This record gives sequence, structure tokens and C-alpha cells, in this order.
Amino acid sequence: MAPFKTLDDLPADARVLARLDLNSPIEEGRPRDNRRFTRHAATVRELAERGHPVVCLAHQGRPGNDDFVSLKGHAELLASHVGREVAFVADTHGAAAHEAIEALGPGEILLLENVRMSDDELPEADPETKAETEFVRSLAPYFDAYVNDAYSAAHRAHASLVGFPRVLPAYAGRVMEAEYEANTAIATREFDGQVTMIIGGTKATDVIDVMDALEGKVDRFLLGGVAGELFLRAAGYPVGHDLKWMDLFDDQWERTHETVETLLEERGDEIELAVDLAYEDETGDRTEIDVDDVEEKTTAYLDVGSATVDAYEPVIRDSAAVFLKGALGVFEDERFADGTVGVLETIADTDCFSVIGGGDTSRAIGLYGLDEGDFSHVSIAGGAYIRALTGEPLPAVEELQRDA
Ligand SMILES: Nc1ncnc2c1ncn2[C@@H]1O[C@H](COP(=O)(O)OP(=O)(O)O)[C@@H](O)[C@H]1O
Ligand SMILES: O=C(OP(=O)(O)O)[C@H](O)COP(=O)(O)O
Repeated sequence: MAPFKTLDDLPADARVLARLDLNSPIEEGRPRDNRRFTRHAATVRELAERGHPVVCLAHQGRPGNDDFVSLKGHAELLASHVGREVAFVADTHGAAAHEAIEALGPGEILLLENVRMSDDELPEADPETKAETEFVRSLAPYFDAYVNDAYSAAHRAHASLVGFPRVLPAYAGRVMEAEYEANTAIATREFDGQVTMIIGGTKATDVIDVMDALEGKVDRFLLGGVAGELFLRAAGYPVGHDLKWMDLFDDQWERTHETVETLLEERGDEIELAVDLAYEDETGDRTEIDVDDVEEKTTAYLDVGSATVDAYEPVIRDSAAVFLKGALGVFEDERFADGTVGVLETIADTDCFSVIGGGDTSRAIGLYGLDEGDFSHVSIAGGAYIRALTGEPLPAVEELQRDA
């Protein structure tokens, strides 16, 4: 049985309130185009083509931060992906919002203002409390159905995510369905062979917790990025040097070194560390060094080296499933993309079940001309992906399951 109702179960003509996750990097006040728009546009288009009036909810940034902006630019970008007009009203649940919702005809789309501009959206609370907020109580009567497509925000118990499914029939959108299925695979599927997890990126504290939680579920871990250097440091190599303007290593080392040391000691045979690293030399070129030749902690390493990519390749080729979280290097700079692109190319070249996770990391696929279709799933979720990998429940998904 499907764990929740989907768009296939949605009654014809239902007036739909759809929660999307359009949270994006903001440049000069406008959202930078990214996969979240393409993916959610497909759900919205399907709803509009079936003749539902579609009112969308989404958030952007957090109050007090520079990226906490209006969704006006998001409506324009969403429209370009849907291929239909997306109206916008600068109101979350007041009279202007109600008027615009009432005026909406079949197949028409409206995006309301950033839900976090309503005091009722945050903070986190249980679903009953969120369902009683003015935000939920005033909007719900305008709709017949609530569709949650915002898998990547499903770890937040906010009003737009857990309140509405208590008062409206609730359905999973297409993005929600696909993300749920792929991201819970480590916890829910049996693979006929080795399961490998490639760990990198800057959020070392998070990914190290994942490694700790995945005991018995993953056979091999291949490490790179900041997390990889913390493991190398624990293995006695003087790496993990913080550049003056970044505090990536020392702070995370303080928080993780005990777990890292225990993991190396107890499960060291599952963990592969980089054998060489790359840095920017005095002339600005990429230079590689064997980890055994590193003498002092004075250099910032920005990628794993080519011998590491060669060593990781057969492990990937021997795997039935590969899950990736975080980049192996600073791939945004072409000189330091080899590690990330190298492992992605190998995964793309195999038939294994593969999930590429992390909003930043998955950008490497488009930047370096890889084909998204060569992976089983490219996730648009960060925090929710990590939680799903470890089997931790997501409050907004639980509400969909409860309603089913
Ligand atoms: N050695 C490194 N030093 C600094 N940054 C790194 C290093 N390796 C990888 N990164 C950075 O990690 C980022 C991606 O990781 P992160 O933000 O944790 O993951 P996510 O993909 O989940 O958003 C990339 O933007 C990349 O530049
Ligand atoms: O972008 C998001 O999370 P992610 O960066 O972990 O993928 C979600 O939109 C959640 O946003 P939040 O972390 O401000 O609650």
C-alpha cells in the first residue's frame, strides 16, 4: 500500500492548496534558478492541466536573514517553468489573499507571499497546535484538498507543513512521492550486493552523525570534503587547515572528533580515506600531494587527488547501491572539481541504484555536463535527505501518512 494518498487519488475539480519548497539562494533580491523550480513546476503543471485552481504556499529564508525576501520573483520564475501564468499576491492569509483565491478559475495558479512572513508559520509545534493558528483556520475553508510537495522542508513542524493536513484531505505531490521513495531506500530496501555511501561537503557534523547511525546498513564509506579531512586528521595526518575567513575544520573537529575516532577504531575497515589531496600552489595552479607527504597543517586542501578517485572507482563499480552526500572538493572552482566529477562520472557509468543528495552538490551535475538521467534519483533536499537516510521520521510526511 502506498504510504500516502497521491495526486492519483485527488478528486476532480478539487480546489487545491499546494505546499512547495522554493527556498533558494538569493541574488540581488531574486531567487537563483535551480532544480526546486523545475521539479515543483511539474507538479503544479499537472494540477493546472487537470483543471484544478491551484494556490501555492512556499517559504524563503528565515526572518532576520538577508535571504528572507518576498516571493514575487519566485512567482515569475515558477511561471517560466510551468509554462503558464502564476499570479502573485503579497499577502499570506489576509483579505487580499482571500480575494485573489476566490477570483481563481480552473487551471489558474496563484502563489501567496512567503509563509514565514506570517507569525503563525514558525516556530515548530505539534500539528494540532499548528492547525489552530489563524493562518490555517482562515485559509483552509477556501480549499477542498491540501497537496504537500515540499519534501525538502518536511523535517520542519511548521503550520503550512503539518497544520493544513489536520483540517484538509491531504495528498503527496509528485516531488514528495519520488523523494520519499528514493531517500528512504537505505532504510527500506534490500540491495543484492554492496551498499556504498560517499560522504563529503562542508556540513561534516551532520554527515558524521549519519555515518554513526548507518551501522549495518552501509558496507563501505568513501570520504572526501571537510568530513574526509577530519577523518584524516583523526588518523594522524596534519590536515584540515582553516583559511582565515573560514571556520570549517577546527570548530567541527571539536564537535565530532570523539565520534570520528570511535568510527575509525570500530568500523575502520568500512571506511576509505583519501590517499592524496589537491591544493592551490603559489602560481595558482592545482597541485596534488600524497597524504603521507603532508608534514604540517599549513595548507588548505580543496579537493581529493586523482589517486583517490582511482581508488574509489572499483568500490563504486562493485556496488549495488550508491548514496552520495556532499561534494569531495570545491567543485564550483573548475580546478578543484575533479574529485566530485570523477566519482559522479563513475556512478553515472554504472547500473547501480544511485541517489545524489545535497542542494549544493547536485549542482555539479549541471555544471559539468553530466546527465541527470544517469542517476536513479537526484534529490533536491538537504536536511530532510539526511534524516531520511538515517530513518528519522519527518513530521510533514507523518501527517500525510496519518491522513491516508
Ligand atoms: N575541502 C573542502 N574545503 C572547503 N569546502 C569544500 C571542501 N570540499 C567540499 N567543499 C564544499 O562543500 C560544498 C557542498 O557541501 P554541503 O554544502 O555540505 O552539501 P550540500 O550539497 O548538502 O548542500 C560545496 O559547495 C563545496 O565547495
Ligand atoms: O532548504 C531547505 O533545507 P536544506 O538546505 O536542508 O535543503 C528547506 O527549505 C528548509 O529550510 P530551513 O532550513 O530554513 O527550515
